Amino acid sequence: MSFFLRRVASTPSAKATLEDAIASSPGTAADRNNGPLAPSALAKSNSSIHSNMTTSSMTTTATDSTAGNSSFSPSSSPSPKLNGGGLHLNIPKSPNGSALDLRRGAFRRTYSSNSIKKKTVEVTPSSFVKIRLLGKGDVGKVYLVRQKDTDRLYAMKVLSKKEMIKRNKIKRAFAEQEILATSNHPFIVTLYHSFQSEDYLYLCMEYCMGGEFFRALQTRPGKYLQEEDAKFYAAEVIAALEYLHLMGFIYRDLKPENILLHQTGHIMLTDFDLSKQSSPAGEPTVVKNGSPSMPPAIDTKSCIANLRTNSFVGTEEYIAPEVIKGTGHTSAVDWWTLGILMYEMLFGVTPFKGKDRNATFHSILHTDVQFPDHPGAQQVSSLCKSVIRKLLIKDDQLRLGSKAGASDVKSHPFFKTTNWALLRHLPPPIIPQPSFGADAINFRAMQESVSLDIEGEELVLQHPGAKNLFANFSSVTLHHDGDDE
Ligand SMILES: Nc1ncnc2c1ncn2[C@@H]1O[C@H](COP(=O)(O)OP(=O)(O)OP(=O)(O)O)[C@@H](O)[C@H]1O
Repeated sequence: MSFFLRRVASTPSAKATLEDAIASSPGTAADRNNGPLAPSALAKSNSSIHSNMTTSSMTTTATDSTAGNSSFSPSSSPSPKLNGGGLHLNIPKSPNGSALDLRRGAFRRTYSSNSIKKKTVEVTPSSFVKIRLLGKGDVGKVYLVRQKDTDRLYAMKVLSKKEMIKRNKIKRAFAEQEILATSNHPFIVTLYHSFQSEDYLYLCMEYCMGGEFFRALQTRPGKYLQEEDAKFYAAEVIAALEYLHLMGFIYRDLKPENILLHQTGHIMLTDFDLSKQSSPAGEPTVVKNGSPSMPPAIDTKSCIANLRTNSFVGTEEYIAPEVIKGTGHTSAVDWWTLGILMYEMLFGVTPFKGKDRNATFHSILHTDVQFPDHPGAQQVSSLCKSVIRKLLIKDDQLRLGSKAGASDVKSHPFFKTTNWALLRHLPPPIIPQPSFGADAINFRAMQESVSLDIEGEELVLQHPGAKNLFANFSSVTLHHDGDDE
């Protein structure tokens, strides 16, 4: 049994799960997490996760078992360029070298369902050189790496099999691989290779040079965004959620820490290990809009209509009421978390945060959202308050998005001015300055620099047949149309 509620720390380096919170004494958890889990919540947390472990027949085990000790070596002078899929060394410069040129290069890819080609994996750990640590999760680490033969930069997530076994997180890794390998969307991080060695699983992803949106938010004056800027990011998140729902996935872990900034400034959702797949995904249907001037929209709710799950997952301040109650939850949890995210983007705090976890949960269940009115607090429009209130309706059957999914949310008057079709071509409010890896912004300060030291001990396979647990992990290389242009 394990607990699936994760906590998020406001301090740079701390990011862990509630398992850690429970194991450690109250008070060690940072800002968003105080005190022990409510007994009712603990009871709920015992419900298990049932991620689908859909796998590919193309399974290969990489031969390098040292997981980076020798395969990844330090590189002191990356000189990147942008081109197609990975962040490439030697930037093709335009006459004025403008950011717009970088944006164009980054969106040459084709985002259609048949534009991904899955092949037997073409790389091993020794194909990459490690540049630096980008982030840490509880079962692995994410490194900035350079592929030796192409000089392209990638973000490499390295997951320890031993930790996954210990923390019962194998299904989550499979779920994440499955979602990343199937997704092809401009606002969802791209997977290029997945493979394994004796001790580790590797996910080689597009490197998001802008780092965490959470960090970018922290650097804004007052730690919040203007309404129009928040609307921009909300719209991109809605587009990504719409796509995930269409594919039959509920994301379940939306929060600023899981939104990365692409070098163009557009968002990229990452970290899909809490996502849940409907099996099989339902067929999307068409909803007619009230206004004859509006084109018909897709009902994404129908794609996941049959998916109701009881797992107690999420992040404390973002968790939806129905998850706390354990009455089963649907894709409506993603619309709840969008409401919390919009509030946090606008006011720099989440709406239901209490003095400890029980108080937060109590507030999530029973308190109506309040908007700050103290002097100096950002004032937002009534349409903005309206959309947040509707996303934060406690009853998931009445919540905005519960009828036809994303199209309900997109047709709220707050988004009337949003040009949905052109989102990825609009200039984002924050454009990361090209820093090309070595000094990338918005990443937590990492002490560790060069050695890929995934806490050294050898994998202890106490679990009978433990080696076979990972046999079905898909080792593939994914080619996307337009990547190599
Ligand atoms: N594609 C990427 N580009 C740049 N940085 C990334 C990328 N993917 C992850 N990171 C960095 O690594 C951190 C950890 O990544 P992620 O949350 O996916 O790991 P995890 O092991 O799943 O963590 P968790 O325990 O939260 O599930 C991120 O917060 C981010 O800072």
